[in-house]
Amino acid sequence: MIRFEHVTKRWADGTTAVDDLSFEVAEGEIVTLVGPSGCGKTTTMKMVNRLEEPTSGRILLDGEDIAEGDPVALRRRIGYVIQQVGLFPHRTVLDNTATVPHLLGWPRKKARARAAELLELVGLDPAVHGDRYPGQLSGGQRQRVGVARALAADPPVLLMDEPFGAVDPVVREHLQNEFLRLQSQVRKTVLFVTHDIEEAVRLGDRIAVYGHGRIEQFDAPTAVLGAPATPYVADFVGADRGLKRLSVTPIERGDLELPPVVHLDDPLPAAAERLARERAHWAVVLDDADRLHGWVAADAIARPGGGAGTVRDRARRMDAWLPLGASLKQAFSTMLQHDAGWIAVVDGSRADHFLGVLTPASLHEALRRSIGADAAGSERADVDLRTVSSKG
Ligand SMILES: Nc1ncnc2c1ncn2[C@@H]1O[C@H](COP(=O)(O)OP(=O)(O)OP(=O)(O)O)[C@@H](O)[C@H]1O
Repeated sequence: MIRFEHVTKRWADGTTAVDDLSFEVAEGEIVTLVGPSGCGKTTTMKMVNRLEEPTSGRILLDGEDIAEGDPVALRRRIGYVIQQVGLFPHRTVLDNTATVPHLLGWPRKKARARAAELLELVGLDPAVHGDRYPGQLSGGQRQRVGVARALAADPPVLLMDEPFGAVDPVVREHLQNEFLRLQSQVRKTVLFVTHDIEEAVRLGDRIAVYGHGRIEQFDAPTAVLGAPATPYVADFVGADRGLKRLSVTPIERGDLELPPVVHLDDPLPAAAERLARERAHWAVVLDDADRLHGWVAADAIARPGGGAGTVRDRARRMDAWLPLGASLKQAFSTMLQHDAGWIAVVDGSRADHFLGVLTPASLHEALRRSIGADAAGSERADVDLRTVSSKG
């Protein structure tokens, strides 16, 4: 979709920002460009929408050399999101979002309807936020408007230059998650600049790790973390790269344990017998559609007077749960956040159908799997698993 062929950019003073760059971004793929300040990431991006022109080499969009067409027509096919957002302060959020459709001459009503739809897509309520001015939004909300605006004309390509750089880490992680959810719906071809390796790893289908003006490694996140191509890359991704892999390793079915399961409407004696038979101290409680409700302790069922009634009377709600495919890092952090001895895993694509649980022991196994899967084998010493297992 986007193809760089031997692209070099030299400034008038003779310094080279980008040196003989060749790589390709496939349709619907997110490629993150990551590297230290001044290594040429932004210059690379600006050459795609022709805010800068290469000194040599060419860039193809859908097989066409972008230098041959009209830059304005080119930019209509490309959404651009930058850190400073650049919203018009005296225009409402809705009008800001509708900027490009307006420029394209859409009728006002259609442009505003599209803007409202986009705001909803990025998690803002148009009825609440649409008539506000940018100054009346939080930093995170402004970033969302920036993303909505870039998507308004439905361009196939998105260029994002440190779009979440100006917000605090918690909001940032939230925006990253939202962005991934959004991308699963809109499937744009995305070039994303960041200097944060964690962000690059979380968001990128592939990562380009920049040295000065050159790509040192262009690969999937697990490969960059597991098998850094050069000492420079190893240094850049950090000694704790084994831990960083947790954020790109999804929970899989094979990681899950299956504790005893009872249902809300089960009579208490039957549930008690079930737990006794399995010598379990607790069971997962599901509703009649096999969705997670919570859990119930064996002694809460077995206590005197427990004969009548159903599991519903004794069950407790469970907030520590994740969908299958969430990262091991999320699993670990959910377990810590809820101080939970286990977390439930559900099938997000099947109405949150319960699948099993992760315990500290099974999480430990999953961590081992994530390290064992290394292409070229990272060293086990990179991840201190004992810390995990001693807590379990
Ligand atoms: N218009 C310009 N004229 C001359 N030199 C420039 C110009 N724009 C950028 N540079 C230089 O080109 C190099 C690459 O800059 P670029 O903005 O692409 O880096 P970056 O990796 O995006 O950095 P950052 O993460 O700090 O934004 C830097 O040395 C920068 O000083």
